[in-house]
Amino acid sequence: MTKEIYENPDLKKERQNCPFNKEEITNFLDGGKEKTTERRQLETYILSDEQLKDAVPMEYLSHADKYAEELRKSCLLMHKLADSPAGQVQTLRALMGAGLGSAILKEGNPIALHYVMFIPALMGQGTVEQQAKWLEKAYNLNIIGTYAQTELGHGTFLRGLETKATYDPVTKEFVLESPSLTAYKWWPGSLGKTANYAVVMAQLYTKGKCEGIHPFMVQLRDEETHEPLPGILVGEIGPKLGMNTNDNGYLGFDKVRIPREQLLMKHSQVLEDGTYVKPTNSKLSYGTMVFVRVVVCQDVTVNLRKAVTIATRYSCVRRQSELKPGDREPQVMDYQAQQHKLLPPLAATFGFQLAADHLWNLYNTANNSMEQGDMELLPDLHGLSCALKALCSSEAANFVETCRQSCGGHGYMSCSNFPRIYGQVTAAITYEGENTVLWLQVARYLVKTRKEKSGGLSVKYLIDEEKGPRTVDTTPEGIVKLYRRVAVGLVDIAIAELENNSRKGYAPHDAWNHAAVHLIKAAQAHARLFVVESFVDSLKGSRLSAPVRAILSQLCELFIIYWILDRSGDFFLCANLKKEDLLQLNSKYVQLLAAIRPQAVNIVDSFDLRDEILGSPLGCWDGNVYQRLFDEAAKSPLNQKNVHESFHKYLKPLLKSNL
Ligand SMILES: CCCCC/C=C\C/C=C\C/C=C\C/C=C\C/C=C/C(=O)SCCNC(=O)CCNC(=O)[C@H](O)C(C)(C)COP(=O)(O)OP(=O)(O)OC[C@H]1O[C@@H](n2cnc3c(N)ncnc32)[C@H](O)[C@@H]1OP(=O)(O)O
Ligand SMILES: Cc1cc2nc3c(=O)[nH]c(=O)nc-3n(C[C@H](O)[C@H](O)[C@H](O)COP(=O)(O)OP(=O)(O)OC[C@H]3O[C@@H](n4cnc5c(N)ncnc54)[C@H](O)[C@@H]3O)c2cc1C
Repeated sequence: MTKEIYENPDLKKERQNCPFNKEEITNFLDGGKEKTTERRQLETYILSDEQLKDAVPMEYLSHADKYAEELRKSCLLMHKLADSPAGQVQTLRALMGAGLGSAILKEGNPIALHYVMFIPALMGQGTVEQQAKWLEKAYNLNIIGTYAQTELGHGTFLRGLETKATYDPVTKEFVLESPSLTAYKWWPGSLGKTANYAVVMAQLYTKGKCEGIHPFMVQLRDEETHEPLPGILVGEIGPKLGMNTNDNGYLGFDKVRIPREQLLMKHSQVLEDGTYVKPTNSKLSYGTMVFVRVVVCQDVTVNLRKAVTIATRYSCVRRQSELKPGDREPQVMDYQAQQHKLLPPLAATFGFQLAADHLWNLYNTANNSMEQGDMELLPDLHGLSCALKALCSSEAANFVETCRQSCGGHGYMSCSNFPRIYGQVTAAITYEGENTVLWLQVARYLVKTRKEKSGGLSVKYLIDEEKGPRTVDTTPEGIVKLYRRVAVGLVDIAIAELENNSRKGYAPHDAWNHAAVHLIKAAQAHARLFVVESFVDSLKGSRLSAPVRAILSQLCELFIIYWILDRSGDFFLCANLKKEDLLQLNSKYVQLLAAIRPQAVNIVDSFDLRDEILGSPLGCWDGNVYQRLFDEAAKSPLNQKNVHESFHKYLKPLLKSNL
């Protein structure tokens, strides 16, 4: 006898008569049918392992127990890697990120940094010989590493890092020192308790001269006992807003000696006599950060997909208030206000992914040419990775919070999974370059390009400005032109502000600081243009069935109009937008909300996120929200007895005290 599977009647209705093939969207997002099959096989393989399931929800464990539990599962996952049905790289990517990995390692993977930064640093910064020495050990997990750059006193300003590595030509060693409290490394993930090695960024001194920050391979702990080595002061920094089992740590050095060969020497070298050999580009030692900025764009997008799926399904199950007097309470999704909260982030998930795909392609192309010694693409890669990391993380964090709010009180429960998702996405605003700082890097590139009439592909529009009539065309292609005009216009306003500040007598750095508001706005407009252009162009260039193209085009139009309405001032200022145009866009926007609304559940279904990955009673496929919320409450330790012992200890005496 087959067991009948429950499905909430409202969700069932939402899923009836879907006009497009959901599987086609799934394949589109996965990058092909075969990729979908592989992903599903991998998910079944991992998620069917009973040992990877939690006995109690993580929330009820202590800080130390959470770490131990996540480490247990993380190690088990690594054992499973060898038999994985997908390739090793694909499995690792799935396990380190916000998708499959987050279904098992809910509070953060204690060995994530090993794969996300330590191995990439070795590959990007190590010579062939150095890679031969350490990479195999790293891949085999004989050693576990992290990336230790940020210090207590400095994270952004890398030239201000204090950790010193002084070359001693007599012993052919570097001496590592933390000259002050603020020089302690502070924040590196996995550093607190897990890693026994690190790539440490330190100021390199040789022949009495500081040559700037360089990467050093440093052993931190004994490979057998895991005790810190002499001169190594290491520990964990304590609980955070999220990612609590990433064991972010601190690290100090008290005259720790390492052999010369442990300077990672792919780009610059120190010869035996202490002679320093410069790199071809001084920023090559920043390469590991560029890689992570690129993958973060993909990761926050997956997190946003999870949040939107939870909120959309819940909003179709939840009935509240009265729309028509006397009628049954409507699904909250039928309120236009709710659609305005949820459909823009739903559309954004597609825009962000398509832009992140473009960035990933640029990363690979640029990396290949840099391997051949050609640095031409580096400025464009740096500019675009900063722009997209900053835009995707900040927009996704705002959207995730909106999704949480759209679920009312239940969205505030830990078990809704919104707190965790938010904790992860908002962290990405800060790590790998604080967003404001990255916006200013982007602005620097834009101003330089505009002034010098030279720059990479992503900023070509600042050089070859479009001529022709400045009418407002509200087709998607016309809208892209509006975004372009805004980006050019805001860069020009920022330049005018800089020139104005110079005329006032400001020195260049002061002129820059006093133009920061305009510079950041220009950088954001550039990033938005890139996303909008990627969205429109990718749909034009893809082979999709007519029904799938129709729904994705509606989402695209909705999204690109949403951003205009959100920042109409910029469009009035720079793109010749008139009141009538705005009103026309406004009515188009609400028409699109209504047109997309009936397909919202079908679209999030096509993300194909398993319940374990969503991790929320509000977002499960079956929509059995209330029963699942009750089941979660039953897990609270406070519900294991009718009367808690603290009643007798504290409350009863108070009740009897006749205050
Ligand atoms: C199996 C694979 C793994 C799959 C992974 C899957 C999922 C993972 C997803 C998520 C990750 C999960 C967990 C990880 C969590 C957290 C990890 C976090 C790690 C960290 O945070 S590491 C520390 C990061 N720190 C920073 O980012 C510091 C920010 N600061 C800087 O980058 C720089 O200092 C600065 C702000 C950019 C400025 O540097 P500065 O030296 O002062 O330079 P300027 O004078 O301002 O500029 C000079 C010149 O150089 C150019 N420039 C600057 N940076 C770069 C660069 N990176 N590349 C190229 N060029 C650069 C700049 O443009 C200037 O050029 P000019 O031509 O104008 O002179
Ligand atoms: C979850 C998490 C994980 C991390 N993992 C790692 C890791 O694995 N390894 C590692 O090395 N580091 C790691 N970090 C550290 C992270 O990279 C830094 O916190 C980040 O680069 C910001 O630096 P900061 O903390 O010094 O901030 P600050 O630079 O002190 O920023 C404080 C404020 O000053 C502003 N500000 C700073 N400089 C400027 C400027 N030039 N112009 C305008 N405004 C400015 C910023 O915008 C911000 O508002 C992690 C951080 C977090 C939160």
